[in-house]
Amino acid sequence: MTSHLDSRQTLRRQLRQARRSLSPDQQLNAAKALLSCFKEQFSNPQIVDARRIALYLANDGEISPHLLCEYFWQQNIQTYLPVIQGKQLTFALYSTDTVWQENVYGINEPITTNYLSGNELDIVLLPLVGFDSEGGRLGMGGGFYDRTFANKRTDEAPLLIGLAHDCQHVNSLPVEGWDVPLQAILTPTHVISV
Ligand SMILES: Nc1nc2c(c(=O)[nH]1)N(C=O)[C@@H](CNc1ccc(C(=O)N[C@@H](CCC(=O)O)C(=O)O)cc1)CN2
Ligand SMILES: Nc1ncnc2c1ncn2[C@@H]1O[C@H](COP(=O)(O)OP(=O)(O)OP(=O)(O)O)[C@@H](O)[C@H]1O
Repeated sequence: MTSHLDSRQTLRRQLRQARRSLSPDQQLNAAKALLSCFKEQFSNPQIVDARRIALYLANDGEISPHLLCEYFWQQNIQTYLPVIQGKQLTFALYSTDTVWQENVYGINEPITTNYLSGNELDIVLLPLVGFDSEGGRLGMGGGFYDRTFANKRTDEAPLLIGLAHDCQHVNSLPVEGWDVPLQAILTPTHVISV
């Protein structure tokens, strides 16, 4: 019998392989289409009023939010990046002045003394490995985003929006009790509102 854990590991491997095999051209086109999709779908007040948005530095074939980031900077919206602290995430301002250090996974994090906790953000754009239409999210397996937002109610800030390539969609994810559901998933071609 295959346990949930085994099927999550197998899925994770396949989906990471799929996103890593996208060419640099496909990645850039996906990032451009993601920005168009974002602008079309999210002109609602929750986005327009957002002052602090967390995103991430693309790694391992993840869809890149860098064009969204430029757009937010044009709108004078402050952007934040996740910083690993123990088993959770805190968030550090990302600006043109940011100074960097690598975390244990080789991903850059801003060096700062001024961290925000998850609930001080308006929107968090989450990286993911796989997603389903119910807002299920499969991540890299560290449980960092799950722990950080474990006690968040869906009607409380921040709004959790997953960013993904279309090839990361699966019919149904083997969900675990600790998985924090996403409120929307944005791809280059779709928005799924949960
Ligand atoms: N871009 C990005 N930043 C992020 C995340 C993410 O998923 N994407 N995270 C989301 O939580 C946190 C980091 N979590 C991560 C967890 C595992 C690996 C990873 O590459 N694991 C290797 C094994 C490395 C090892 O064991 O030393 C692997 O599985 O190949 C990377 C990031 C915070 N920052
Ligand atoms: N709220 C929580 N409290 C304690 N442990 C947790 C919590 N959430 C997740 N975990 C632990 O984290 C481990 C990884 O979880 P999971 O496979 O769902 O990570 P993920 O969502 O893929 O990773 P990430 O959020 O870092 O991208 C699990 O084995 C689980 O035990």
